Amino acid sequence: MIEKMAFIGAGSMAESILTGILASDFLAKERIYVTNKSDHNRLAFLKDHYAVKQTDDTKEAAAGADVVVIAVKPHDLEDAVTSIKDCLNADQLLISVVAGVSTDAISGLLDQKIPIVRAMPNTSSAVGQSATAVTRGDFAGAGDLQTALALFNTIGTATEVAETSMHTVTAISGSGPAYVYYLVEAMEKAAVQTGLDYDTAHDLITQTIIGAGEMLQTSSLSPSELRDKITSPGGTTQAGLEKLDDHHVQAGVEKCVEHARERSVELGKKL
Ligand SMILES: NC(=O)C1=CN([C@@H]2O[C@H](COP(=O)(O)OP(=O)(O)OC[C@H]3O[C@@H](n4cnc5c(N)ncnc54)[C@H](O)[C@@H]3O)[C@@H](O)[C@H]2O)C=CC1
Ligand SMILES: O=C(O)[C@@H]1CCC=N1
Repeated sequence: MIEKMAFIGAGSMAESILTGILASDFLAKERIYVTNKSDHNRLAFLKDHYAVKQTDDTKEAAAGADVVVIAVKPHDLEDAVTSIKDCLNADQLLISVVAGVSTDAISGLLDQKIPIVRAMPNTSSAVGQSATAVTRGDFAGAGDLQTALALFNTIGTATEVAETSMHTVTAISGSGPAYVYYLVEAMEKAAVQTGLDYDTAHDLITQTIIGAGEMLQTSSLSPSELRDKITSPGGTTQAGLEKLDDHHVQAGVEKCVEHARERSVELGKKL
């Protein structure tokens, strides 16, 4: 049973996870502490909106917490972990959502064998729809993994992967929502340019993506087969897809994922 949970770093990702956890009743708000480097307004905002506990002192947040979630940018990780390491013990579980950084690298910042689970959620956790991948470090046991899976299952799906796959996961499902929003921005722009009002375009495109997502989830057909079913010979879809091919969009998306993955590797090396 989790009696206390602390977020070290209270930015977008922490808020998304927090929103999902509170909506799911996984943990009562008074059991959750948030802390930040220096942004008091941010902490006040989170306290006002979610009624969680806030403190400027990372040690106070982490001390005695059953689960400590590290949600700072990779370049702030060393400071954040160093600031709490004296008040951690091996009964606590450290969950890092930091892109790129391995569980070994985090262990290297600690003086004790603290269980670490590395996780890659996405911001759809705010609506309980994250696709989260988790992997456990050397000192984390099966129970620690179960705790992390239970936590992330409250904010969407949670799947264990080998740590070697975490860079790829980061590139597809961590960053993935941004690629979808990018596509939506372009579709909305084109619709508005040809006279459709923004709200109608937004609603139609949003429902189209939700519907396509559900098809991907429930249909036995592959993405390519699903696409074929929409593409009448000589029809509108074929005309649209021809333009995507002319602009090498599929190759561009492959490059996008490859580049995001490489960046994840680089972020990990910087520590
Ligand atoms: N935003 C996203 O979609 C996702 C982000 N992540 C990872 O989550 C982590 C956080 O990302 P965001 O929330 O987007 O960043 P953010 O910039 O919104 O939040 C980071 C927060 O950490 C705080 N912070 C910095 N140093 C600190 C310290 N020493 N002690 C306590 N707090 C400190 C900052 O004040 C800031 O509020 C990153 O490592 C990122 O790779 C993972 C999955 C998805
Ligand atoms: O852009 C980033 O570095 C983080 C990791 C995955 C999503 N956002």
